[in-house]
Amino acid sequence: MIKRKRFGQHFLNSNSISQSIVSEAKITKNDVVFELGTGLGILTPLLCENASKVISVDVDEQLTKNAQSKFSNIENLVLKSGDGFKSKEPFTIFVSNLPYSKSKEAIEWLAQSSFSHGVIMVQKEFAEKLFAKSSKKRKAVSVIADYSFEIKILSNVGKNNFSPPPKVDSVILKIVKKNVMSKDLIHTINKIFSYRRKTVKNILKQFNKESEIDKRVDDLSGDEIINLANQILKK
Ligand SMILES: C[S@@+](CC[C@H](N)C(=O)[O-])C[C@H]1O[C@@H](n2cnc3c(N)ncnc32)[C@H](O)[C@@H]1O
Repeated sequence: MIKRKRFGQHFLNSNSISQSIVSEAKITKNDVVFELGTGLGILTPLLCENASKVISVDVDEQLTKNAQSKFSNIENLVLKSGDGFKSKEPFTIFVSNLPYSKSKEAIEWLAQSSFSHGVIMVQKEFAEKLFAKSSKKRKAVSVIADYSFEIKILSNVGKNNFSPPPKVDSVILKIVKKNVMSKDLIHTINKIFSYRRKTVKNILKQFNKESEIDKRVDDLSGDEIINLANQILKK
């Protein structure tokens, strides 16, 4: 099979890691599971064992077709081809070995979605970014993730558990939904980070709003950044 690099196609080859991802997802008969990136389907049938329904989407049509013939006997499975981040299907649990180039997009999409919890695999460096509290390492996505989810590291996963092996190590995270964010709030937080050297006063001036706060973005807490974004958005 040709690896399509732009789709982040590094397929998990470990049955024990797959089992532990699915068991950490704590799926019950009331759950609708959304899997982003069917790939070769190492997780897909396991997700179906306890769920009411599993929706598994892959952007690569060939992979979806292969999965459709391989799993044609699984009644609670819906396989679709397309961009998973465009899906509007409701779900309660999200599970994905994310295509790493799409990790930020995934967090922003999940921040806007309403669901219970999820298990995601991300690149180790991206996970560090999500937990970054120090001003230099902290990015817009760190603030968005911190506001949206309770995040816990479940385990580290080495490169050799994938075929072909990627250049980076991975981390499995459990995310529990705290708050749903609007697209506008996410956009505004990203905008604030593009002005990270400016003071609150100067940022608000650009939006025709006043403030006496001289602190720079890097010196604000996550909550203060959310407040600033809400202030910018306020009509
Ligand atoms: C890291 S692989 C994981 C595949 C499989 N779940 C596994 O664990 O081996 C990521 C998968 O996501 C798919 N993908 C990439 N971008 C996507 C998108 N926007 N929507 C849905 N699937 C996508 C890729 O084609 C690839 O199959």
